[in-house]
Amino acid sequence: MTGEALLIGVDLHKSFGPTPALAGASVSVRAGEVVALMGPSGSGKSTLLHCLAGILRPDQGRVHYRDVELTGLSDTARSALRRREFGFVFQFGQLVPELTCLENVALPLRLERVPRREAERRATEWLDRLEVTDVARKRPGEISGGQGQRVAVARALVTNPKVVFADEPTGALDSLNGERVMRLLAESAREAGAAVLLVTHEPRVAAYSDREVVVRDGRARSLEQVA
Ligand SMILES: Nc1ncnc2c1ncn2[C@@H]1O[C@H](COP(=O)(O)OP(=O)(O)OP(=O)(O)O)[C@@H](O)[C@H]1O
Repeated sequence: MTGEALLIGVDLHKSFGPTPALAGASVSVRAGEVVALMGPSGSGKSTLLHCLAGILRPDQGRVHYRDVELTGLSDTARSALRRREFGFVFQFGQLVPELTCLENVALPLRLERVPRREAERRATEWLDRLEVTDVARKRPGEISGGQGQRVAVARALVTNPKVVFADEPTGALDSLNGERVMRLLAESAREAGAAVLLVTHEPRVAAYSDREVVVRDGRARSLEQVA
């Protein structure tokens, strides 16, 4: 094992009413590594990702990001840390339909008050990197699902995050486009030094990760621990 543990979740529990989604899940992510959360439907993968990203607060257990205990922060402080340090890609891109693809990618920088010209310059670089330069002036409704996910990956990486959280980023794509998006996500994140925590059902997508963690009945264990 090399590299510093950047993000650590310890003994996480989370229930939705009577339904236990997490029942003592622990997982850690080192700087720069790509980790795939795998496991059956309903096993708690998305809930685990959302707790580690500080979107959901676990009922029990702690999440540490570097020297900060995420679970101890106020909602406002957690949101600020998320904007500064994390990037997100979801199954259906979740691009803003009224904005062009270029404006969508520039948006996280504009929210951090980066001047428009500089934000659009950086956004253009990321669209180039993700091989979707040609959609810059189009709106999300005018492009394909695969192009949309590549734009979403560009938007997640444009702020130079330390961790990218990706929940089924290829789930709505055919296998060829899915693999292409995953390859670009893994390569771009590695070049940028960002870690990726990804939820996927597909072994071909998980194959781009450095490590797989199996989630079952709300508990997680790393394959390297059981190998
Ligand atoms: N917001 C919610 N409200 C109520 N129950 C929820 C909520 N989110 C998740 N659950 C329940 O928690 C359990 C774990 O769900 P979760 O989405 O984390 O699993 P998953 O492994 O990501 O599933 P899938 O692979 O099908 O997306 C399931 O029983 C689910 O129905």
